[in-house]
Amino acid sequence: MGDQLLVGVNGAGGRMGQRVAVLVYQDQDLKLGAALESDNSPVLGKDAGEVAGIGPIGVEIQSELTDRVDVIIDFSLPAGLMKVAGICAERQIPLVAATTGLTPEQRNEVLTASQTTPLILAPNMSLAVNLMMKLVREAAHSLKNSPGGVDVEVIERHHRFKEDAPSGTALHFGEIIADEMGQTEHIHGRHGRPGPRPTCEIGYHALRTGDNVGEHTIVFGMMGETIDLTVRGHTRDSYVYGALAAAKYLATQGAGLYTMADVLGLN
Ligand SMILES: NC(=O)C1=CN([C@@H]2O[C@H](COP(=O)(O)OP(=O)(O)OC[C@H]3O[C@@H](n4cnc5c(N)ncnc54)[C@H](OP(=O)(O)O)[C@@H]3O)[C@@H](O)[C@H]2O)C=CC1
Ligand SMILES: O=C(O)C1=N[C@H](C(=O)O)C[C@H](O)C1
Repeated sequence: MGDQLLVGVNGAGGRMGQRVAVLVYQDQDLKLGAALESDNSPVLGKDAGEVAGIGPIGVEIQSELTDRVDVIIDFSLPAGLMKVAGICAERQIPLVAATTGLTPEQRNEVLTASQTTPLILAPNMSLAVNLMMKLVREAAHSLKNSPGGVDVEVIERHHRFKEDAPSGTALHFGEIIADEMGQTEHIHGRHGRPGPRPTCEIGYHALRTGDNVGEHTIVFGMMGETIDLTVRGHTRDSYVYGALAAAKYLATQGAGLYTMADVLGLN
C-alpha cells in the first residue's frame, strides 16, 4: 500500500534486527524498505526474511543504503550506529537509535544528527522499562533525604552473548538516580577490601547467564528495610514494539531530539 511507512533496519542479521524484520512484516502500517549490515557480514546478499526465519520477503541485506526509506531503526553495534547516524543526518531520515555501549564521544556525535533530522537515542525501548525509569526517579526523589541514608545498587542480567557491560539501561537508571540523589561515584562490582561503602556511590553489577533477554533490579537499601524495583523482559519483542512505535512517532516530527517518554506518553 502507498501509505505504509518504509522502514530500514540497521543490524538486520542480529538478534534484534531479525525481530524488527519480522514485526515490521507483520505490521500493516509498515513495510521493510531496507536491511543493512556491516560490509563484512556473512548475511550480505541474503533475504532479510529468510535470515529472520520467516521465509523470503524480497528485501536483500546490503551494506549500503540504496533504497528510499522513511525511517531507520538501528540495533547494531557502535560502529554501525555511527555510520547510519551520519547517513540519516545528511539525508534527513528519522533515526531510532537503540544500540548501546557508545563512548561519550560517540554518543555526542550521534546526538548531532538531531540538528537535521528527528532522532531518538534510547538504551531501552520497552514500555515497562521506560515506565520503571519514571518509578525509579520518583523513588529516588522520595528517599533522597532519608535520615539513615540510602544505598542504591543496580543489578542487571542479560544473555551470555551481550558484548557490553553494564547495560545501557543500567547506566541510564544510574543517571536518573544520581540526578535525583546526588551520588558522584559510579562503581562496577567490588572485590578485595573496599572497606565500608561510601554514600556517594552507586554500584553496578552485571550478570551474564543463558538467554536472559534483559532484567534490571534497582535496590534502595536503608537501615531496617529495602526496596527492590525489578523489570524483566520475556522476549526481545518487548523492545521491538517500542522501536516500531518510536519509528511511527518520529515520522510525524520535525528535526530534533525526542525520548521514549514522548513516544509512550509517559511525560
Ligand atoms: N534500546 C533497546 O531497547 C535495546 C538495545 N539493544 C542493543 O542493540 C544492540 C544489538 O543487540 P543484539 O541484536 O543483541 O546484537 P547482535 O550482535 O545480535 O546484532 C548486532 C548486529 O549488528 C551488525 N553490525 C555490526 N557492525 C555493523 C555495522 N557497521 N553496520 C551494520 N550492522 C552492523 C552485526 O553484524 P555482525 O554480527 O556481522 O558483526 C549484527 O548482525 C546492542 O547494542 C544492544 O545493547 C538490544 C535490545 C534492546
Ligand atoms: O543487549 C541486550 O540484549 C540489551 N541491551 C540493552 C541495554 O544494554 O540496555 C537493552 C536491553 O536491556 C537488552
